[in-house]
Amino acid sequence: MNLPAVLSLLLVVSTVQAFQYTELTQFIDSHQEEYVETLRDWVAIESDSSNVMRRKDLHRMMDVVAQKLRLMGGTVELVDIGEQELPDGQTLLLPKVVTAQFGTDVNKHTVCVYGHVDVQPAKLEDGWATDPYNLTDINGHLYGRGASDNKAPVLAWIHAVGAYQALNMELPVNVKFVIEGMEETGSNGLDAMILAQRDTFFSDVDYIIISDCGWLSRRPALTYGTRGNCYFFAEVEGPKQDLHSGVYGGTVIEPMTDLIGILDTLISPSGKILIPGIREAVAPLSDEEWKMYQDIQFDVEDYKNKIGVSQLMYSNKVDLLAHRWRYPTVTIHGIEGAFSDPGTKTVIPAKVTAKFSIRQVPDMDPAMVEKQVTDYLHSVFAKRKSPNKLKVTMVIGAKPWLADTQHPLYEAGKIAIKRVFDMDADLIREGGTIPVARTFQDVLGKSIIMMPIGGFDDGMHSQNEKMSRYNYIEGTKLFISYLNEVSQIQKISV
Ligand SMILES: C[C@H](N)C(=O)N[C@@H](Cc1c[nH]cn1)C(=O)O
Repeated sequence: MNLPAVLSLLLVVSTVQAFQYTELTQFIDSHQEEYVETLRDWVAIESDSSNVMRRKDLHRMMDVVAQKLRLMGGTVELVDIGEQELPDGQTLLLPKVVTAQFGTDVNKHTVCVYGHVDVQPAKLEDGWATDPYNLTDINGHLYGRGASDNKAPVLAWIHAVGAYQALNMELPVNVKFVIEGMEETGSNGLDAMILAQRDTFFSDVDYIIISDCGWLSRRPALTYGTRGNCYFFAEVEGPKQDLHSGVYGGTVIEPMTDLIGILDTLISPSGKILIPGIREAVAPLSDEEWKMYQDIQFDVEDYKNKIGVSQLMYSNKVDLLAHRWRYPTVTIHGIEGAFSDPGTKTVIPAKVTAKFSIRQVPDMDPAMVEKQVTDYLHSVFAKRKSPNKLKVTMVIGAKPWLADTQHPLYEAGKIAIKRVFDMDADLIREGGTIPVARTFQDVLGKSIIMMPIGGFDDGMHSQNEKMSRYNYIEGTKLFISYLNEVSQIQKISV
């Protein structure tokens, strides 16, 4: 039979058993405390990927994930992804990537759940009300670094698979996991690993599912786009060591003054990016998008109050959503080498390094942005006629991602959300970045859905990050339901 010429529809036999939703959700409800305890154990591991002093914890975190999946009977691998080069030239082992597989039935779809278990830095002194690494339940909110981003969602997927197993129910689809430990620093080493395993681990994967983002409001959501991120270091180096500002101030051209001067040329007070070429690359907002944003329920006053500001950059909903999701922005994150402790040290820092990033949207290209930013900063710096040295480096270059919401994965998501929450799903975009999303799309050619369970007010990356018990537990039920819905998608073979 001339198969390539024939388009045939194969009806996938979804499950041998009928979907026993009630039994599964009762199981989840009755195991709630156990799930919270596991999250507590995971949050207790300070798996901060940006702090080299915490690398041991990160390795331990990956071992814990692998062991959890092994105990459930998965086929588990800890994949070595090599080393990371640090700015001082030293190298450090990257945390291994955990891959796991549950089920190998060729008559079923295979989904691959991606998640990460590294976290952003957090210290009690940053202004946390509780110890960031001791999961604390206050009125049904589970506070702890990484609780929402992304440990509870990863666990919720694991619990979903575990519930089917515990009740001796056949999984409606084969489930694979890819869990990494470097997402927060740009997913170092992961692209290469995906490319290397394209024809092995990923060869039978039909769909990728990611739950590393949050809802827009109290309504459950499906996410169809993320911004990318270009992260830069701009270093200005002057005298050979720090100097007394009373003794030398007024005679030395200070690196910090140079640095602040050039940083101030990146973006105007009203949010206009001043780097030539950046705004020109942005795809214009279509009428269809405008209408979608207009129809989304989103309370601007609530948003303002939640983040504690008296005024926002834009006051209407459409402008706000557009600038949160699909326009670029510049953020200055910090300056290494600058005096930042309490007290009044009177020093001229000899070398300062600014950290800033530019969120990417279609049709921006990180390679182009790297050149635009580097050329621009050097030209601005040259005008200062400073004897100091400027070095600009792009350390992360992650592309934006956009999905087709007409794909059956999204229809399946809407049905699962309706079943669990009795609400219609919001279709939203995410202003943050999931660096690997575009790799899954470009390298594997797979369709991706993002199914967040994080709350709109979870405070990811901030002080007092939390995950509500409600979202954690109902989110687990959502994943159970979603696996069943995905099994109903018809397979088209050519
Ligand atoms: C959306 C996701 N939970 C997240 O927070 N991702 C990080 C990834 C990143 C980007 N640049 C460096 N890391 C983010 O958006 O900041």
